[in-house]
Amino acid sequence: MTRYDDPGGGAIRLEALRFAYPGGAVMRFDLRIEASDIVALMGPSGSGKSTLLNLIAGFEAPNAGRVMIGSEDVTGLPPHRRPVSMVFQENNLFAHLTVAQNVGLGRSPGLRLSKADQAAVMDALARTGLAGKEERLPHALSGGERQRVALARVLVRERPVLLLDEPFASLGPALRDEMLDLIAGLHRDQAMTILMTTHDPRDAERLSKTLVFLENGAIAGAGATAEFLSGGGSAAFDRYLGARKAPE
Ligand SMILES: Nc1ncnc2c1ncn2[C@@H]1O[C@H](COP(=O)(O)OP(=O)(O)OP(=O)(O)O)[C@@H](O)[C@H]1O
Repeated sequence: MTRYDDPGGGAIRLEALRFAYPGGAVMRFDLRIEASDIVALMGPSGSGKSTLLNLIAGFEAPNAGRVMIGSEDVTGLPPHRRPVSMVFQENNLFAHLTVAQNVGLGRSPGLRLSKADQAAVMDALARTGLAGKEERLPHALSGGERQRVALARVLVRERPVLLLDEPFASLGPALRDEMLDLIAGLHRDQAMTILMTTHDPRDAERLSKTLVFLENGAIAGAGATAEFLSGGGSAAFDRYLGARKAPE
């Protein structure tokens, strides 16, 4: 497999991006993200966070506008040709393949792995704390371990952009912290640009430098996470956080 090697290629630009689901309202996204930034995407349910990630990954095609990654216009490229890895809340793994095979898919869709590929798979499994579990099938793993396998596959793919769509939503608090630490460690090693959707400001506080706030299918604010969380972001963001807390 050809690895992606555009130097500093992880910057993302969404230029006048327009998208609507059939019969739905038009969403509009203009955004610039620096290479190697870690960004939390927050906003009310239905504000368009997953849609935004799917447009960057290529699972949805915009009606207008461009998606630039590094110096490349990827708008017309299918997902597998984009310099992007994506991890979902669950169902990231093939149930009939072992842990090692699921990770190996990150190198070769046909699992034709060179010695170097196999070494990279073993290394990624060790770094994600999965050594000794190579031959297990996903059903014999915990939810947290399954997410770690998905992250090990991200590691061997070596793509400059990592998209995380609520990757901790089904995990308890301890595992959540463990995953945040693991992602911070991966970022230290590979310096990929990371976009993560979350409803939990603690995730943003622990991991992200930048926070992007979505409302009604558009970007309503972007800036330093610390500033947003200390109340200096926007009144709309504060209302969103307040509304989140109210029902608890
Ligand atoms: N496949 C689809 N077909 C039609 N409408 C969709 C589809 N997926 C999402 N939508 C609608 O698009 C809007 C944005 O959805 P999206 O999933 O991007 O929001 P979100 O911010 O990720 O929400 P949540 O926090 O609940 O995951 C919502 O109104 C949703 O109902």
